[in-house]
Formats: sequence, C-alpha cells, structure tokens
Amino acid sequence: MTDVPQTYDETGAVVHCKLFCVNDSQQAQVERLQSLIAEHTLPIILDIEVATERLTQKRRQQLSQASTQPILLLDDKDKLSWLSDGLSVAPEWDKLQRRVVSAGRKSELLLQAVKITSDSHVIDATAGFGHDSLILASTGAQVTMLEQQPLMALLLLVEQQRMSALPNWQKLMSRLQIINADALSYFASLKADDISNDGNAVDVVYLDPMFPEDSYQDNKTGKGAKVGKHMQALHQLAHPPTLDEERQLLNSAKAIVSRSAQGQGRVIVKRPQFAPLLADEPASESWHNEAVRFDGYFA
Ligand SMILES: C[S@@+](CC[C@H](N)C(=O)[O-])C[C@H]1O[C@@H](n2cnc3c(N)ncnc32)[C@H](O)[C@@H]1O
Repeated sequence: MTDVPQTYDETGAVVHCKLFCVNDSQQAQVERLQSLIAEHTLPIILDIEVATERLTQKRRQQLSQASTQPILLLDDKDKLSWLSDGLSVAPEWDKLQRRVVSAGRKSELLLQAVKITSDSHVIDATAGFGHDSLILASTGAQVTMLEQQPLMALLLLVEQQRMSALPNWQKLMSRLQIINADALSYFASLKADDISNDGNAVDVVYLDPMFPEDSYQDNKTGKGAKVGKHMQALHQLAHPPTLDEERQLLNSAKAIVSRSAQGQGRVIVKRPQFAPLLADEPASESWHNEAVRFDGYFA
C-alpha cells in the first residue's frame, strides 16, 4: 500500500494515478498524456509502471482491489482505459458511431427535449463519458462539456484527441470543448456580460447528475434500466448531489439559460424513469421511455 492521498473524495486534491503500460515503446503515448495533463492543468500525477505480466481479468481484479489509487491502463493498441473494480472502462466514442450518424428527434428522446439546431450552444454540465454530449453535438451544435473529476476529464480529452485523427469524426470533435470544472463554479465564473453577448449565449444547460444506485428501477415492479458498466464505474468516483446541491445546480443552470439570446433557453435534466424530480422541482414538460426521463425547465 502507498501513502498517497485518497482521491475518490471530490475534495479537489491532486489525483495520484497508477498508469500501467504494456511495453517500453509506449513512451510517445505517455508523453502525449502528460502534455494533455499540463495543457489543461489537470491535477493529476501519473505514477507510471510497465506491466511485467499479462493483465488477465483475474490480475486486473487483484490490481483494483490492492490499490488505493485509481488505475489507468494503456493497452497494446495505445487505448487508455480506467480500471474500476476489475472492469476496464473508456469513453469508446467509436462504438456510438451508428447512433450518432442516425441521431434525430425521432430516434433520440434527448434531442426531442433539447430542441437544438446547428446554431445552438449547449453546456453539458455533467459530461461523464461524454455519450450524451456526442448526441447533442450530432445536431451541429457547439457543446461545452464540464466534468468535475480530473480522471474522467483526462479520459474525455484523450478520446477527443484519438477521434480527431479520424476524418469522419473531425468536424464533430471540433464542436466539443472539454473543461475540468465543477458546474457550479463554472456557472459562477460566467460573467453576465459575456453570455448575454450573442456569440456566447447558452441555449441549453443539460444536467445528468449521479443518482443513488437503487433508483434506476421501480421498487415495486422492478421495471427500469439496468446499471451498465460505465455507470457502475462512475459510482466509484462520483456521488449523488444532496438536495441542497440539486437546488443550487438547477437554479444556477436556469439563471444561465434565462440570458439566452432568443429568450428560449431551457434546462434539461436526465433521470431514471422512476426517479424523483431534481430538487423536487416540477418540470415544465417531460419526455420518457421505458428507461429514462428528461425533465425540461423552460426559461
Ligand atoms: C451520470 S454521469 C453523466 C453521464 C453522461 N451523461 C454520459 O452520457 O456519459 C454524471 C457525471 O457528472 C459528473 N458531475 C457530477 N456533478 C458535477 C458537477 N457539479 N460539475 C461537473 N461535473 C459533475 C460526475 O463526475 C459524472 O462523471
């Protein structure tokens, strides 16, 4: 065991991460990671180790259990993933290609709720693995992605860099801006003058905060979404907001979109279908399917 600070507590402390590489020839890739960390001033220190044995599933499980530090893996294809509870997770945006290409208001409930066009500017204030951001950006809109966890922000930045090298993805990648920040601090930093200025107006703030692990399914019927491996992993790192934090998040998001240029700003909140309303606040309109619900608050 090491005595580096525990980093799962959202205190803003420097995150000491173990990075396992599979061979010595990955130096260039490690340097690219270090440059991203420096360029975006991510509070991450990489503790690099070359794996001397094959990282089988059993070995991954052991590593996760033995380490107090988050673990990153750079595989033989230079793909970066986060080892959480023995599971390797990464944004894997290429796997969403078909969904992104065919995304429209018919196929994506999220796009029915946000009602954006290619002129819109959206803030995805809880970016996570960035999957919803991709759907939002598929419309041609500009998407500012906020992610409070430095480790997640690093995974997103690495994925954006990787996907930007693929010609089919370049335009979409150029519409994403990834920022490692807490949404509340970021909203507070946006000056009223800046965002009422036409070019900077925010049309939609999208919120998909964590919710308790047991709120994905209806208690009585057992219906609802199963928790996927990406969400399972996120539960190791981030916690659901308190009621007070929910109120602050919703109110400051509403304040941001109320300055939208056309006066048509909206805050859209994603919830599991049976979860309570964010901050107990009744929505102006809701959209749902068998797994999720989007609650809209119109400015
Ligand atoms: C449920 S996940 C979002 C999943 C995301 N919609 C996706 O498509 O992958 C919530 C994410 O928001 C982040 N988060 C929660 N509260 C935040 C805040 N106040 N500011 C910025 N990020 C936040 C968490 O760290 C976590 O990564």
